[in-house]
Amino acid sequence: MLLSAVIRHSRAVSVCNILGLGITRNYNLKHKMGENTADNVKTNGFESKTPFLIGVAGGTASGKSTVCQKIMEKLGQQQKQQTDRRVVCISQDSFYRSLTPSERLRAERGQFNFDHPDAFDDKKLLAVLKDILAGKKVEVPEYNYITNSISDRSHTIYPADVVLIEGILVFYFPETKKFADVIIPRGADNIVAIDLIVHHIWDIMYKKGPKIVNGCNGHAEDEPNERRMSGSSEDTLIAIDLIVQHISEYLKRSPDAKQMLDYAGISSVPGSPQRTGKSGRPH
Ligand SMILES: Nc1ncnc2c1ncn2[C@@H]1O[C@H](COP(=O)(O)OP(=O)(O)O)[C@@H](O)[C@H]1O
Ligand SMILES: Nc1ccn([C@@H]2O[C@H](COP(=O)(O)O)[C@@H](O)[C@H]2O)c(=O)n1
Repeated sequence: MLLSAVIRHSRAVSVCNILGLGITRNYNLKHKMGENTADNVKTNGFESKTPFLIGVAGGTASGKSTVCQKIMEKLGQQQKQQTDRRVVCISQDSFYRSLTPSERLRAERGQFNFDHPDAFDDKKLLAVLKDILAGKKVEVPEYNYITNSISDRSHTIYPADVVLIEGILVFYFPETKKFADVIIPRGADNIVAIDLIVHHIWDIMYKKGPKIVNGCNGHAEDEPNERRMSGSSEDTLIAIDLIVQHISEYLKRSPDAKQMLDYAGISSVPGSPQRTGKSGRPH
């Protein structure tokens, strides 16, 4: 299959999946990992459960934080206290590692590559994601772009139903990538990030079966070294609306959902299949 056809197919698949037709990933993963969920706490008035994890990956200035911000806004989460948020957003930038003195000197001369996976503390990122998926409260480091180091402060992320994670190489690390329920690629000039996304699509289509890809405007060459994708404004809006719909459906099942959806200006959401079994996850 041509890559452009793969992307088109992925987008069709993604619509189905975003509307709640086929994801059981994290729940299965959690059980595979043999995690004990008994210590899950009640948070924000709800029993904490494995959150739905949405990754937004793409090059610098490709609109990652804009997409996340819009989703948060549309769901009325921005105005809420951190402790009350049911949708939270974290950035891979928080997981840049502190540079050594010699690396800092190189950075000052503009000779340090912050777009390389080695610039990140991937172990910390993975540990935090695992804790988030286990329904735990986590501390996300605060990164200082001036000193190129982790500051003394951190941000508390409370258990939530939906977690957005955005970053240039957020899915470079295989361990991290496998946790995501939804991946939204954002295209720009960062060929490394874009190529990773394309590879991920291939993985989805040919190795692991359909998952979710959305927000990309399929435009790609067949040659592996010339793969490109871009994310248009129109696609961004479609992706945001679909995701907001999906999250709304997810949240609608919780006690204060009506109030939140009213606040967000979403009164009805297309139906999706009822959850079955005891997983507590509708997808
Ligand atoms: N779909 C879009 N169309 C046009 N401009 C956009 C779009 N999405 C984001 N922008 C603008 O592009 C710039 C970079 O977006 P941002 O979300 O900060 O990117 P990133 O988080 O990927 O670095 C911002 O000025 C933002 O307002
Ligand atoms: N100390 C640093 C750390 C990172 N960068 C650059 O920031 C970019 C990431 O920004 P996003 O808006 O895409 O999250 C990345 O491309 C790094 O090169 C930096 O300049 N200094």
